[in-house]
Amino acid sequence: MLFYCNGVTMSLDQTVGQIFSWTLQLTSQKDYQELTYCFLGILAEIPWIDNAVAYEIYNHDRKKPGESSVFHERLFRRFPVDITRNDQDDNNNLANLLDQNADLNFSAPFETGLYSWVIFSIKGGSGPDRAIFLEGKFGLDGLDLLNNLRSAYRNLVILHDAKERDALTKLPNRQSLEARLLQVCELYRNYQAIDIKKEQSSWLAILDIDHFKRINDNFGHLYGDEVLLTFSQLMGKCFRYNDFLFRYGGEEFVVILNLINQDHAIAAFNRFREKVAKHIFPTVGQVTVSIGLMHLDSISMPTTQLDHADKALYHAKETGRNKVILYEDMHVIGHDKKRSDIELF
Ligand SMILES: Nc1nc2c(ncn2[C@@H]2O[C@H](COP(=O)(O)OP(=O)(O)OP(=O)(O)O)[C@@H](O)[C@H]2O)c(=O)[nH]1
Repeated sequence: MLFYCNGVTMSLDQTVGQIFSWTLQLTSQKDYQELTYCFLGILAEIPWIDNAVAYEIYNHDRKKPGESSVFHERLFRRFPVDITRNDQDDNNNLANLLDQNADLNFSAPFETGLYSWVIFSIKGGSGPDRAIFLEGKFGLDGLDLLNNLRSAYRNLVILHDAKERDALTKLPNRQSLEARLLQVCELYRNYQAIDIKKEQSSWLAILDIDHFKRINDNFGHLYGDEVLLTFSQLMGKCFRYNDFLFRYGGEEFVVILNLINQDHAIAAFNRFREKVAKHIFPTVGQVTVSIGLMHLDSISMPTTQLDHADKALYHAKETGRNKVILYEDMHVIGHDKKRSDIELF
């Protein structure tokens, strides 16, 4: 039996065999990043697709400078994340084209009945919604084929989200952190354009809620969990969408702050620290956070970088909590202590 797909005649066996082989390829990928690279690679092999780009979608409430009212904005982060890229054009273009309530958006058809672009929405995982933007020439039969592929990809995204994200806060978990750290360092190695002399650098911070054990002991684990959830939401509001947030474990979180100089990085973490201290957590009341941060160089291993941020955090705890300490400053004041006697989670 023959199947006519976007001007290409294929046997039905060939089509079924091809989908089976693609699905097998998708299933064998080890994480969300690899899965999405593989999916884009498969789409690039399809003759009537000229261009395929994947996006993560973030919904943000933001205040305009000098105004008190909050407005809602939708931001599209292109895959793979490239912190040196300005996604503004993509953001404007997609915001106009995408109706997020529809699984499938497409252009007005040409006279031939073919469409020039299609956007598939991927929803339902514990991570952000995603969109796959395709340009080319699409007929209805081609869309059917793509819809089958979309379903396979969507199910796998949901499975990877469940594995790579924390169930309570939905933030990427510790497992995803190392891969992301390697990626950011790689970027600084490859892009000569970035001023690695700390003018436009990335910063790794470990954020640890102070005396969290007392919260659990005094109010119970359910309230402890609510504090963790609210804390993660405050992080989402305070940091920019091109920064990377993680739940590192227990009451510890990690932030990678991108493209920012040292003074602004310290100011951003202090702003967050103050925001937490001012927030009234239901029943629990006031909560504070200690933060240790380090400059992300492009040569150290992730374990070393985490160790340095951890030492700065330990110093913040040791010297009174509710403060931000920069690892690089500790050398100046002669504090590079081993942190062997403290359990963080
Ligand atoms: N509710 C809740 N508690 C957790 C979770 N993960 C870890 N914890 C608790 O977090 C507490 C962390 O306590 P400690 O490591 O002693 O630290 P701390 O009390 O925050 O003290 P400092 O970090 O020194 O300010 C422990 O009691 C853990 O049981 C979680 O997912 N939910």
